[in-house]
Amino acid sequence: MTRRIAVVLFNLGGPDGPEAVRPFLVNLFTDPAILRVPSFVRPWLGRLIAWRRTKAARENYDILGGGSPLRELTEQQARALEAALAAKEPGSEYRCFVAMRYWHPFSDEAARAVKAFDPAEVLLVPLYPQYSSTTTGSSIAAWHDACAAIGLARPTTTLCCFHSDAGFAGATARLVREAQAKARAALPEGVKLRVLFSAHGLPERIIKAGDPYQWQVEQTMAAVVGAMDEPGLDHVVCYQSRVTPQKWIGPSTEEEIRRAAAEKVAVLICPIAFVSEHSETLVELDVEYRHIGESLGIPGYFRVPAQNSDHAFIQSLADLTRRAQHSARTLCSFAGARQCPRQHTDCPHARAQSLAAKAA
Ligand SMILES: C=CC1=C(C)c2cc3[nH]c(cc4nc(cc5[nH]c(cc1n2)c(C)c5CCC(=O)O)C(CCC(=O)O)=C4C)c(C)c3C=C
Ligand SMILES: [Fe+2]
Ligand SMILES: [Fe+2]
Repeated sequence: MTRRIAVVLFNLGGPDGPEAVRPFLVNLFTDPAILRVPSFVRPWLGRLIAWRRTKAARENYDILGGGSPLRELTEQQARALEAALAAKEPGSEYRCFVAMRYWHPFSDEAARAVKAFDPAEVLLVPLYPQYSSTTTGSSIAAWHDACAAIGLARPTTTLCCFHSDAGFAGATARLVREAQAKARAALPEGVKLRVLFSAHGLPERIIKAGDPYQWQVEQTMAAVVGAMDEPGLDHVVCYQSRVTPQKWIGPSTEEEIRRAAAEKVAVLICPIAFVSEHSETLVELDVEYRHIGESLGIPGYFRVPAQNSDHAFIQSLADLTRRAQHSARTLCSFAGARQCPRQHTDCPHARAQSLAAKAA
């Protein structure tokens, strides 16, 4: 008999039309993982921040036709991953489900679909290469709440992160190399090119509270640069998409674009914390930051495409999924270590470790 395995892909979600922008932002800003204020303040403060952000966010989504392409691209990744897993393990029936955190399909919709599929086991796979309590951590919590609400209980394995996975780094390095070759061909002779590895930013306070995200982003950059194997490659890590007034981690992508323009160096921007195109690549990088760079006379502005359903990336995700399946029930960091490298507090592995310690 074939063994049914449900693979749940976590992503953030995006509004599917102009009317969805406000409620999507309310969902995001009332998440305790994002807005870290006392719970009695959060509902109204979250709504206030969402209300203030709506106009700017709508203008961004208008450029994309009113909504985010994230759902469609994530569904395509799910179908591609299903095909890759079927080819690798013909004796099992893998079905991939999408669980978005802040817009449809939400975790409860995905959990009901998983229950109807009636799998022998469930694998939770984040589409975030680096673990953050604001993204993967929040999705894991929402998933467990949804399962509890509908009575779905199956042996579950959680993949914590894949920041330095060799397959992922190799697939990304190839995309960078292809974009680099096109950029170099388009640039006048003698103009230098710098690779800006641009990750989503986070408030500094969240990192100080123990989030391993920034460290893992640096590990991703090192793994991709290592796979590119180009001694002397000019590269830097930077952070985009700041949306609150607090201090966020830096340097910002905008600062790095300004620095490159001042030094008359062209930039190739590689998004490294998202594996799909969405508003922060298609609008922030391709429209807003390009405009800043060009208005400062930058000698060239290029971007590496997100992985989306790139064949090598999907193969790496299939390998990661199967390794997670054949490992312990919680799996943290494929950087060779089985232990959470930073002991971050809400990593599923760290939680399992502390439970085991308590039991001992
Ligand atoms: C305090 C606010 C935010 C934190 C912290 C944050 C972390 C974070 N986000 C991503 C990836 C994505 N973010 C997306 C949209 C988005 N994120 C925030 C705010 C925070 N994100 C907002 C307000 C929005 C909405 C868009 C906007 O108003 O500009 C998206 C989806 C966008 C889409 O087009 O669908 C992704 C993906 C990561 C990886 C991350 C922390 C590590
Ligand atoms: Fe975000
Ligand atoms: Fe971890």
